[in-house]
Amino acid sequence: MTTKGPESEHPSVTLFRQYLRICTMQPNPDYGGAITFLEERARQLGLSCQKIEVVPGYVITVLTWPGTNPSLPSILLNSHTDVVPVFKEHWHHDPFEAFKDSEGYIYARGAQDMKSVSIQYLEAVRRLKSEGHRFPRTIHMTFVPDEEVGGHKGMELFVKRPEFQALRAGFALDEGLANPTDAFTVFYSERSPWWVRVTSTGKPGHASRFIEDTAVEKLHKVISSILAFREKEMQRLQANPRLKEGAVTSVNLTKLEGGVAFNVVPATMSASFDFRVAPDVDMKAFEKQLQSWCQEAGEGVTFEFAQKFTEPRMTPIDDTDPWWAAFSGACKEMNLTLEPEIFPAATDSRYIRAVGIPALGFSPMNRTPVLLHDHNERLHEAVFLRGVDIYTRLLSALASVPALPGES
Ligand SMILES: CSCC[C@H](NC(C)=O)C(=O)O
Ligand SMILES: [Zn+2]
Ligand SMILES: [Zn+2]
Repeated sequence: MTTKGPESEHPSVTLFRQYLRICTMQPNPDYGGAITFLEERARQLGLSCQKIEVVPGYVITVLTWPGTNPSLPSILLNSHTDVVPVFKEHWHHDPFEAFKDSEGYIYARGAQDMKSVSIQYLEAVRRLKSEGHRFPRTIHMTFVPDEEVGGHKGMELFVKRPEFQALRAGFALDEGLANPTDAFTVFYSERSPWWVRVTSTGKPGHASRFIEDTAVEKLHKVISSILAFREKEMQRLQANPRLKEGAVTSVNLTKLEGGVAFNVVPATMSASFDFRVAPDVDMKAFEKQLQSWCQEAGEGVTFEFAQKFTEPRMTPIDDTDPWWAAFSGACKEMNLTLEPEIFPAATDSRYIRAVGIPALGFSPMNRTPVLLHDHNERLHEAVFLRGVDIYTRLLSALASVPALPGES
């Protein structure tokens, strides 16, 4: 059914593969190529296209389909344009060729994360427009740079700009994750990334001697405290089947730096940790905990943050919430099973939620292994096309949510 030759390929799939071929890989994404592609989509769809440069070379592209009642807050459909690097030698096909195999799997960096979603938004809008639909609420599609390296030159700045305020977003959708089962995962919050570098200083000297108070000894103590905390959180997760990964705090030791020679005891050593702090954690208390782990290790042990988000928010997912009711109601009508979760990593949703806009993370890919950032990232064309159907229904429902109390 889906293994047609190129002449009979569904045009939405062809468009998806075209977008995948634009190499927007960090650290040198071809943002210009992506913007040209999006401008052409806007022209073909008859949508306005705004470009907002938040930092030189970092442009947010916004395509807008005006609603019939523009005084109502809008629906924001966000996706990022950059993708993560690849280890090319581990791929069965060139990651920027968008090769489709005989079964219909499309191999490409960004196939799941998240160029599929960008094209699904565009194709759902195209379908609704071509069928003559109009909805009360305006739909804005934002295509943002820099997400894969933290969004600091993308969404983090954009939400503070007057152009963002002018969109008057009432509700947002952004990326989620694939689900290998028949169900679809939807994310209502996320853990906060805290990237912490602990630096330890101590006495140097000849490595044949029993030197006291070395940088390494003290760093070892901090590492032990942090890994003991890691073990406790892992046990807590494993002991409670109702808890999902995003509900506990994780940490991994990801870098060890220091030392100059085998026989020289170094005066400085550092360890870098990637913490993902669960949204219900008291962040001030947690920072104090970090401080005490360092203090307990001895003199000369300090820490600094390379990434620290402290404003996690939960988007309501009870049936009394009109956005959730519209989203989950449309899913119910399509017989989709939803599994609400806390996103274990970080997305641009955190910046959107932090300025008070409810946001859900949703990438409609069921029966699909989670392959974001992995070798041979791929998506089946049938799953991709079903995603277009799903967004078509979701957008109709969300853009038709009647005025809420306080909205005009
Ligand atoms: C912390 S900024 C980097 C963002 C990246 N997002 C994903 C989804 O992998 C991460 O969580 O590592
Ligand atoms: Zn992503
Ligand atoms: Zn990613």
